Amino acid sequence: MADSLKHGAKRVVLVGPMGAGKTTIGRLLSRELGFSFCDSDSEIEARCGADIPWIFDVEGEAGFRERECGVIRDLSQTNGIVLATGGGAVLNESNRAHLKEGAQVVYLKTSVEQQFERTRRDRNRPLLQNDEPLKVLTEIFKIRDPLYSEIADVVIMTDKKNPKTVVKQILDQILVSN
Ligand SMILES: Nc1ncnc2c1ncn2[C@@H]1O[C@H](COP(=O)(O)OP(=O)(O)O)[C@@H](O)[C@H]1O
Ligand SMILES: O=C(O)C1=C[C@@H](OP(=O)(O)O)[C@@H](O)[C@H](O)C1
Ligand SMILES: [Mg+2]
Repeated sequence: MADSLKHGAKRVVLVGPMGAGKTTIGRLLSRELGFSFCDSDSEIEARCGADIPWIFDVEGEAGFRERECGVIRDLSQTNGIVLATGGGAVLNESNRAHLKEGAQVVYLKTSVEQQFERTRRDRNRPLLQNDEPLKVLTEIFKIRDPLYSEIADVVIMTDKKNPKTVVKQILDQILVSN
């Protein structure tokens, strides 16, 4: 199936902010493509033997980012996968280069309001466990939106679209049409 991706790409990488749906859409998309699904956050947790809130607590964001770099480097060499990244993976320049290499990169673009709605009940995102998550999402978006755009081959707006629709729109754009 990898041969059917545009530009001979060997994997699909999903980038975008917290709540864009990278984990949810990535899993569904992998099934459609017959690819394995990888999520960089789950891989970090598996390697560390602890969850992300624990890693942030004990090692700080810097410790988490270091672990993230190792995982991104390794998974960017794995073929036949859909890789859902964490929202901050694009901050690091070598991560951006690794993610782009041999991949179709899909930016799941999402308004800050929609990000907020999709993340407000979840306690597993340390950066949003404060009094002003909407403000944090807004500030983060300003910094990261250009970085997502920089490496994206395809940009899909996800607001008010159900996951199935998003997956279909991604497939329409990443596959070579015969
Ligand atoms: N297109 C969508 N429509 C409705 N709900 C969605 C959509 N994408 C994701 N969600 C929901 O939003 C929440 C966050 O999604 P998730 O996949 O964890 O995002 P990310 O990995 O980008 O942070 C989950 O509860 C998920 O079910
Ligand atoms: O945006 C970020 O910096 C983060 C996003 C999270 O992943 P999701 O984007 O899948 O929520 C996770 O990697 C961590 O909490 C940090
Ligand atoms: Mg995720």
